[in-house]
Amino acid sequence: MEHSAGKLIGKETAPGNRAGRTLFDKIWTIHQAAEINSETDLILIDRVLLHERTGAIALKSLAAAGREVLAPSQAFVTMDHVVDTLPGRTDATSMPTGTDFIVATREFATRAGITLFDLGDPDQGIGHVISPELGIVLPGTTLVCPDSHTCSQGALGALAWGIGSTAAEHVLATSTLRVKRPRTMRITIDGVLAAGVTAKDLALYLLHRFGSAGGAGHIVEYAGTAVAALDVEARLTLCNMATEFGAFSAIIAPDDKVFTFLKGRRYAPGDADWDAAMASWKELRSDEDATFDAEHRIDAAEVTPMVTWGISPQQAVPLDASIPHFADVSARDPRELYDRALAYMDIAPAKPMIGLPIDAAFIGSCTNSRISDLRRAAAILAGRKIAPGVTAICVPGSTRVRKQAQDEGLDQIFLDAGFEWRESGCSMCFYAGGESFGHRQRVISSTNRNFESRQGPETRTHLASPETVAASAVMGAIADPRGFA
Ligand SMILES: CC(C)[C@H](C(=O)O)[C@@H](O)C(=O)O
Ligand code: SF4
Repeated sequence: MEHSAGKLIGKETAPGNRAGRTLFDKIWTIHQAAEINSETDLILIDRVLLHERTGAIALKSLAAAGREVLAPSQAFVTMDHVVDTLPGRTDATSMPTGTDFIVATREFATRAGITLFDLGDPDQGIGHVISPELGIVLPGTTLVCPDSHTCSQGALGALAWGIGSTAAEHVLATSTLRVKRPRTMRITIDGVLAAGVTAKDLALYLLHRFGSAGGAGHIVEYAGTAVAALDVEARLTLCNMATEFGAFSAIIAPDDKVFTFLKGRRYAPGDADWDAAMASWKELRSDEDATFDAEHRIDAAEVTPMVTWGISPQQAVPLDASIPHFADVSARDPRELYDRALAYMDIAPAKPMIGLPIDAAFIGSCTNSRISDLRRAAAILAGRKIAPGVTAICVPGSTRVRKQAQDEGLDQIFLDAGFEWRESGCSMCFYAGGESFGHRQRVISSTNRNFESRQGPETRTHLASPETVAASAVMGAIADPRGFA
C-alpha cells in the first residue's frame, strides 16, 4: 500500500482535491457542474431510466409545464411495474388504473422522442435488468431512475441511484440534478463464500448484521476478494439491496468481468470507441490511500444461506437457525417491531425456519430473475415436482432472459415441476402493480422486500435466494437447497 506523507486526505478538502480518492469521488467530481452549497452539488446526469409507474408521472408533468426533454437520446423507458405477466397480456389486461399509466407512458415517451421498451418488445423487462443487458448503464456514468432499486446498477461501476418523480422531471428537462453529497462507506468482504452461499445471502447477511439503516446517508462501495469473485449478475443482486440497507446507493469498481459483460451490448461503446472507453474505465477504482467515512470488514466464511422471518429485511437469520427471541435481536429491532413481526408472520420464537410450511413460492424481481438465477433454480427443480397445494411462479426479469431461458429449455423444467412460467415484469414483487398472492399466504420469495402486504393482502413474505425458493417449493416448507442439486 502506498502512503505519501504530507498529502491532504480529509473531508475538509473538496472531493476533487483529496489525495487518496474513492471511486465515488472520482465519478462525482467529473460530473460536478457546480457547487450549490457546502453539502450539495449540481450533478450532470448521463442517463435517465423511467418506468410506467413513476416515469409516466414525470413525463406528463413535464409536458403539462410545456417543457421539453433536453436529451431524449439519454432517456429510456420501460413497462414493468403495472403490466400483468400472464401470457397473452395486452394493455387492457393490466390492473384497471394500470392501463392509464401504460397508455400515458407510451404517448408521452413517443412525443418526447424517448426510446421505449414497450409491451411486446423483445427488449422489454424490469428496468434494472434491461439496463445492464442493453449496456445503458456504463462504468463511470451517472444514471438515475425514479425507482429505489436503481442502486442495483452500481454493480457495473456507475453512480446510479433512485430519485423521485419531481427530480426525474428536472433531470429530463436539464440533464442535471441537485444532489446532497453522500458520505462514503466501504464494505470489504474477503475470503471465499462457501458452496451454496449466494449474493442474495450476502445481502441478507449484511442487513442482519448492520440493520436496515446500516448504510443510511452513504454510498457503499463493495470491495474485497469475495466481491471480485462474484459474476456481474451476482453483483447486481448484491447492490440491489443497498436501498434496503438505507444507503444512497452502492458501487463496485468495474473489472474485466464488467468490461467483458458490456462488450457488444447495444448502447455500450462500439469497436471504434472501445479502447478509449477501456482506458478511462480502468481508472475507476478507489486509490489505495483513499479514506472512507465508514469501513466494515467481513470474512466471507461467516456468511451462510439466509432467510427473513419478519417484516423488515433486517429480520433475517441463517436458514438453519430458529426464529429469534427478542433478546437475540434487541440491539437492532425495537420491541414494537419484533412483536408486530411475530404476530403478523404468525410465528413463534425458537421454532426452526426450516420446515415452516409455505403456500407459495416466487422467483422474480430485479433482485433475482436474471438468467443465472433461473439456471440455479432450475438445477434444483430438474426432475422434481413442487409440493401439492403450493402455488409457484417464475417471472423472468426481462423478455430477453425469458427467451434465453426458453432456448436453454429452462421453461420446461419450471413447467414440469409445477411452476407457472410468466412474461416479464415486476409482477408479484409488488402488489401495488396489480398482481398478488392470496390473503395471508406465506410466500418464500426471491425478491427484496418483505413489508406487510408487499406481495398481496396481508401476505407473509420470507426473502431468500432463488435456490432456497426452489427447494422450498419442492418441500412445501422452507428448505435448505444445499444437497438438492
Ligand atoms: C414503484 C416504485 C416507485 C417502487 C420503488 O421505488 O422502489 C417499486 O419499484 C418498489 O420496489 O417498491
Ligand atoms: S421488481 Fe420489485 S423491487 Fe424491482 S423495481 Fe419492480 S417492484 Fe421494485
